[in-house]
Amino acid sequence: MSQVPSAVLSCHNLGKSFGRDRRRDTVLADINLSLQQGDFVTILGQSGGGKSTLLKLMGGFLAPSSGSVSFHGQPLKGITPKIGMVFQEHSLYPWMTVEQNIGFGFKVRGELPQSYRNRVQNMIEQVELDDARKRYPHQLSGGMKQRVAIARSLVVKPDVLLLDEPFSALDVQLRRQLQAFLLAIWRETSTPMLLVTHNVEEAILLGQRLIVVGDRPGQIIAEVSTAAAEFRGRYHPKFLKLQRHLESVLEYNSATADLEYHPEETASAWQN
Ligand SMILES: Nc1ncnc2c1ncn2[C@@H]1O[C@H](COP(=O)(O)OP(=O)(O)OP(=O)(O)O)[C@@H](O)[C@H]1O
Repeated sequence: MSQVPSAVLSCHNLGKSFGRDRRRDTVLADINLSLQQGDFVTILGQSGGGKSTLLKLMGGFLAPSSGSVSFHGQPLKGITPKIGMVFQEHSLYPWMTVEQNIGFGFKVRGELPQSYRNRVQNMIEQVELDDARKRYPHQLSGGMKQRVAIARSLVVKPDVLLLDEPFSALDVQLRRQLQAFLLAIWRETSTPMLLVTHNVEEAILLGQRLIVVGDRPGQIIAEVSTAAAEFRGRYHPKFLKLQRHLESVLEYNSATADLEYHPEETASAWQN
């Protein structure tokens, strides 16, 4: 699965330890995954299990202790604007307005404002922040800030977008609105997305493919397709069944924790 030629971003036997004791300090081990054009993959794991570390490795923010990360088939050597990243807590520049924050990626590349003004304006409209374009981050709600952060990453047309618990600081209502917003953007742009979350419902709802990373060391312990229409409705029986199954997988750190779960019963739904 890792060496898919058309993969935009992939990793092969990826591992990370933060100390000298390999056994005790290994956070991630032997992770293989690949992201292709149009993919939306969600990574589900316990808090502290290594999800952010995985995303930082995939984004070139951290160097692997073992294995490798490839971007368009070449070894990833560090951060690149072609890999967009949205963090858990909005990381906007407080002294910049909404439009300045969104245009920042062009500015650091040395582009003149007149060359990117329209692209920024279009993006502001897409994320429905037209009335707030001159406002500063402290004048925005949490949901608006996260929309600015997503817009800022997308406006430079990254080849892939990595999202680290982007909605976890928001209340349920806002979280649901932004989930729908992110899905709409993904459908419109086909930008491959890799989103990590500890929220089971979010992981099923958003992705086309769901990967569970187990605890210490973090390894892939389960993988399911969530592309079928049933998984877009949070009250569908198949959705609820998968949700319960994944909750036991997380709790017991084992793919076979839920003895009542029989994937073949839902196989037809998963093959879409
Ligand atoms: N730079 C670092 N140095 C040492 N240990 C680190 C470093 N970064 C992360 N860790 C450790 O790696 C483990 C995984 O951290 P990580 O932030 O990846 O988990 P997470 O699954 O994203 O957690 P959460 O859901 O709570 O954000 C933790 O035990 C953390 O203490």
